[in-house]
Amino acid sequence: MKTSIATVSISGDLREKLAAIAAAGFDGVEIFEQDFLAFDGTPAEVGRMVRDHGLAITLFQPFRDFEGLPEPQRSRAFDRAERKFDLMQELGTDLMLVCSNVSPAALGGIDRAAADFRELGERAGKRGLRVGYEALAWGRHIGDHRDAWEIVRRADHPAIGLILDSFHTLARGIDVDTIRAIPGDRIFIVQLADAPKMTMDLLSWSRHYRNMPGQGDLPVVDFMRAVAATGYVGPLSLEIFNDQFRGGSPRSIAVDGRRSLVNLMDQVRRSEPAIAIDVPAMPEPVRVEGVAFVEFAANEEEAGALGSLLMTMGFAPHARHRNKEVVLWRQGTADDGINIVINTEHEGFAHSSYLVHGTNAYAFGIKVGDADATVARARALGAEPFEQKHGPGELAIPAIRGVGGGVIYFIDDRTNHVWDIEFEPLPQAPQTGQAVGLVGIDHVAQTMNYEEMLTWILFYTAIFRMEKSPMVDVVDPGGLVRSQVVASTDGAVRLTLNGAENHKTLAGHFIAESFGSSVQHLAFRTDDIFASAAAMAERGFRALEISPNYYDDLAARFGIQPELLDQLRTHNILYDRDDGGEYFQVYSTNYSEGFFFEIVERRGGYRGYGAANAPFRIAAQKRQLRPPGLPRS
Ligand SMILES: O=C(O)c1ccc(O)c(O)c1
Ligand SMILES: [Mg+2]
Repeated sequence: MKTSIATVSISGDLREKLAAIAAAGFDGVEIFEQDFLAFDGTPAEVGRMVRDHGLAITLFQPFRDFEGLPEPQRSRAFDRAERKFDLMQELGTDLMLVCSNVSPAALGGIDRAAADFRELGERAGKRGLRVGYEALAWGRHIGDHRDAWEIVRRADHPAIGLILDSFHTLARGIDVDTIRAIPGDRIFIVQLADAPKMTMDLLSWSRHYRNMPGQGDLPVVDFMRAVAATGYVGPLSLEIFNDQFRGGSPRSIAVDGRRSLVNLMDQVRRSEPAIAIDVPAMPEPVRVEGVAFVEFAANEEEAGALGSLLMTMGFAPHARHRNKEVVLWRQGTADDGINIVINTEHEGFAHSSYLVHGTNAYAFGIKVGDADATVARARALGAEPFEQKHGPGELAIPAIRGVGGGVIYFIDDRTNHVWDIEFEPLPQAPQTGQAVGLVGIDHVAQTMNYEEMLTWILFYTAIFRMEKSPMVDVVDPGGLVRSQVVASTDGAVRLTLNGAENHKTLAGHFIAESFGSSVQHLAFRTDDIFASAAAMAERGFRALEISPNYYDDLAARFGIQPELLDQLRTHNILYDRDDGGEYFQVYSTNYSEGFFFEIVERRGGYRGYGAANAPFRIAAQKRQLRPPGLPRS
């Protein structure tokens, strides 16, 4: 599999783009004419720079408004093409993209266009060059790959071929199986892009909102399966016009791009077993079975405060690490309980994380069938493995780096006895640590800058068998926060990703104060929210106080019985309902700079996360964070 990416897809000047593209492991680049024009070196220098990075130039593009013109524009278009051929030869590439004509002067006519391409093919062929024709979804007469293919077919010249671009085909909803009738050797290059579903004109959608395969909502896998069926074995080239990527980090966008292609072809191989697909072998997408533990890094003092808060939620210190300053807090049983680890070591990764971010949930463990296979898949997809030296008798638990440089551990049958092996039980103190009926981790919420969200959505959905849900807007008085969930279909692992657009939101404040993306809240599940809330109150739990106005509105919205409403109000419980069932939520007050806990009960098949309640929760949290009259310095 040869991978390529258009220079427009990445931010920076040409030098930065090429360095990032090469570092991410691509084989080639499409040189976008704009990037070349803005650069102050000669075409030969650009060509050398590309090759010095170990890259090939897979394509020069775009050449616009060529086919089907009347004279004298027609002759001028050929003259323009000859000058671009000169440039291509200096650059050192043999393939040019002609996109379908959008000019009002274009006359149309399949045979007229075919004749133009035959002549262009003659001229290109003499120089050893090739030309590919791409239907822009908004082309004046040609906006469908089937019509572009008919022109290429009738041009009947070896130097003229077809260029497919998943966006143009999928944005117009064209049946991808029509691609299966095209001979693979007549497809000169395949461009790939995804996009979120939106209603807007095709041109604006394409020029501003494309994203990497797997980041959007288009069936790019189906498109690529059809391409693979043609026998096409040429480069797979990302062409992503995205306003956010233009201002993003060149390195991380390039890494995302390469990951998206490897994941795409892995999916194609698994769904088209009869077709040979040239993609590195890797374990299948990993089934996640639950959150095994969440680990905090803290200093002793803050660990004490965190422990006190955990006690009010029914947790008890359960065991101490044999060699390290690490304590396991637990509620429930070894097999079925919730494990919270507090690490106050003065060296190692947790300590570094504490020094950078303050007390934070820097790591969590996911239960999987085979931890080594999980890391193998993650590595094949460009994830960074995490290793730390471990003492005698300690288990090597496979891990990778995740959001904000945090760690994701993988626990399988080989390591799930880590608590018995590395920890010694603590004497139980029954008066402090009685369970309050929390039975599991419902979700882990990670907060990040909005620009990072697509990176992590792709990360999780490529490595794991997890699906992404539609993005929802959460209104914070300080701005919008976008929230998107990745979860296994059985709900065993649910991660909510929150993207902050500024630092005036609670999420943004958290990122600023904790110096980066991190876990911002943990939601525990109960089967009886009222019993849990009452038991927690008895243990001194202070629930986040919700405005009385919220409950008046709730009564109006859902027609809730007064007795139930009273109970909700008494315990500061938020309520939501969907087609499947009901949802109850109660929040802790903020811990430190905006970290908090949530207790939830799902009744029936409720699938959401109470997004409708988020503005009221956030307003209450902000009241706590910045009491009126006491502005933070
Ligand atoms: O938006 C455009 O003009 C444009 C140009 C070249 C392409 O390959 C393409 O897909 C779109
Ligand atoms: Mg294109």
